[in-house]
Amino acid sequence: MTATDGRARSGVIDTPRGQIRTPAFMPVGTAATVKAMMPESVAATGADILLGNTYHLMLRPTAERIAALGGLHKFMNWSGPILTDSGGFQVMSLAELRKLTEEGVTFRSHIDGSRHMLSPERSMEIQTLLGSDIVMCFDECPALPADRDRIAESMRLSMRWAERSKEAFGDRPGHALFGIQQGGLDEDLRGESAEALQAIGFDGYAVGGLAVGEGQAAMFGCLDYAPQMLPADKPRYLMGVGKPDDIVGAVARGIDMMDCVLPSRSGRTGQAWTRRGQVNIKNARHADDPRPLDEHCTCPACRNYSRAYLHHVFRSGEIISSMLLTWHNLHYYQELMAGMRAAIAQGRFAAFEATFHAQRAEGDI
Ligand SMILES: CNc1nc2cc3c(=O)[nH]c(N)nc3c(CCc3ccccc3)c2[nH]1
Ligand SMILES: [Zn+2]
Repeated sequence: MTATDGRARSGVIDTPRGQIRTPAFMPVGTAATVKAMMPESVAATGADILLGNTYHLMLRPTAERIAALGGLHKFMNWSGPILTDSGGFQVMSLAELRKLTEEGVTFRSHIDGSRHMLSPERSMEIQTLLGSDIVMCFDECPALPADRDRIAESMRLSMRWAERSKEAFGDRPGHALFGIQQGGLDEDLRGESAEALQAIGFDGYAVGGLAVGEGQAAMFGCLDYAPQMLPADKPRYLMGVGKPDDIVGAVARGIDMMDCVLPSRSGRTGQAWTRRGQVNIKNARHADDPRPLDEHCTCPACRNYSRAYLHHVFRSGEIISSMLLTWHNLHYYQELMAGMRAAIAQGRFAAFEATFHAQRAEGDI
């Protein structure tokens, strides 16, 4: 940890495959690719680490095949750190015919209907086969809204699975295992989960169970207490977050790492994120606009193309449209992280946050 400013922290996570500057945003490379981006382009946006997905990769092309080909880094040509999720969250949101027991979860693939099983042990085996640098515990993320008993039962199952994950992970120098705090929006259950995870002991701790439809106010309410229940000297990862203003608010509340499909997914739907707010490039008002998306942005889309061009290639469904808008959005997200890292290091995070909000207009700019 290099600096703190209020509850915000800046620092560096050292891994055998390179350093991760925090606060960090981690682009999601679900099926061994950040969609519409070459790995060298992702690196050019400033990303230090990528995310992969156990659920998708176990179904296709399978973890065994990736291992036989030299592991995920070689397979997707990304030499930096990779974090993989444990698969439980994606099973609950994507798979069919799911059956949850103490042992784990059986399900049918959303791709071809084939039958599969995930458990803490199998999830650790898959993430080890992939060669990921940061492994996530196998957990259950309950859908909200849910009553307190359901949230409590689910959290306690996840804590038993965290124990089994740690056991199965074993002792792997140079590789990290992160525990995942659950407990919904209940402060007592979040505290029970944090204590259980610390008793087991992990290299980092995630705040799970959020960004599942609770809304920003409820999420921030939980982040007002949940991160500081976790060890201050280990990385804190908020899973699945989020829009730029979610990210700034999460960093202000002590979060070090975040991931979200938003910048890449919204890039493909014509949604550009800028310091002044969102540009909906499919809107006809951009058809004759010679200006760049964001005149201050140094990404290839903003340096070399007009809104009129981006509007045209989006409307005509050209592949370059996804490439340029995804690149811009990932670049903007990394600029936002770099701005926060500098602000924290210089003790001016509150001013950064105020300027961030003052610059943003509502609606399409
Ligand atoms: C969008 N909102 C969102 N909330 C989440 C909660 C959890 C949670 O409680 N447990 C786990 N294990 N994952 C979660 C994820 C997936 C994050 C991810 C996706 C892709 C690659 C790598 C990582 C979430 N995503
Ligand atoms: Zn740009």
